[in-house]
Amino acid sequence: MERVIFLDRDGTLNEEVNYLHRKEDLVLLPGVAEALGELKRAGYRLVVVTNQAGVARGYYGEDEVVSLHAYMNELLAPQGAQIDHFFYCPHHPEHGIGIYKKACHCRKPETGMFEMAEQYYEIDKEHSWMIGDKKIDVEAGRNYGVHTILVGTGYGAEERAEAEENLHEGESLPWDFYADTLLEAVEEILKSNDLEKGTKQET
Ligand SMILES: O=P(O)(O)OC[C@@H](O)[C@H]1O[C@H](OP(=O)(O)O)[C@@H](O)[C@@H](O)[C@@H]1O
Ligand SMILES: [Mg+2]
Ligand SMILES: [Zn+2]
Repeated sequence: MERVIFLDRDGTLNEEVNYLHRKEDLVLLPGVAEALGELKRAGYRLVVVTNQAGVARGYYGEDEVVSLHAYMNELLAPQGAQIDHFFYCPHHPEHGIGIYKKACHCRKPETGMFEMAEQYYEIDKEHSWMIGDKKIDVEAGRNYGVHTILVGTGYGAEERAEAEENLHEGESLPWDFYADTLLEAVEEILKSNDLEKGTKQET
């Protein structure tokens, strides 16, 4: 079975610039290549799951999404940090043009993109994670059944504050961990991995 790290894209791996589609606007966040390289060396598969409603909205085409992903992997290659698979949802339930306007099963917080990864991997959900900068990202991870981390980059800090403000007594936040950056999130994952290995050795 494979341990998979599902990753949101905009605001988690790269700067959130509102409907990113041009290579020249792609800026990896600090520490991202290092963090992804550490995960790969620890044996995780890296799978991006990104809502790209910019396609539905007519801002850019699917071909531009695909070439941007190839370019992202070119940037990550020198650190051995390439993404294994990219999945994107080009739809929007209300703002789409033509075939893209639909209530689909792939737009997060739905789980369609996670299920697409099952074509490639037998996923060990107990040891897999979803990391993202929005509540819908961690909700999608929970809906699918993996551990979740909200990062404070992109929309993350705002989303955290909003969720905390709206939290009612007896409720818990919709993520398992909060980390300021992807690098800190990865340290949390590797720590829980090591802890588990230690526990197994002792028993
Ligand atoms: O990788 P992500 O974070 O899933 O990608 C989000 C962006 O595509 C886009 O998302 C939101 O747009 P829609 O509501 O899906 O139309 C906005 O937050 C935009 O600012 C983001 O760029
Ligand atoms: Mg995002
Ligand atoms: Zn979709």
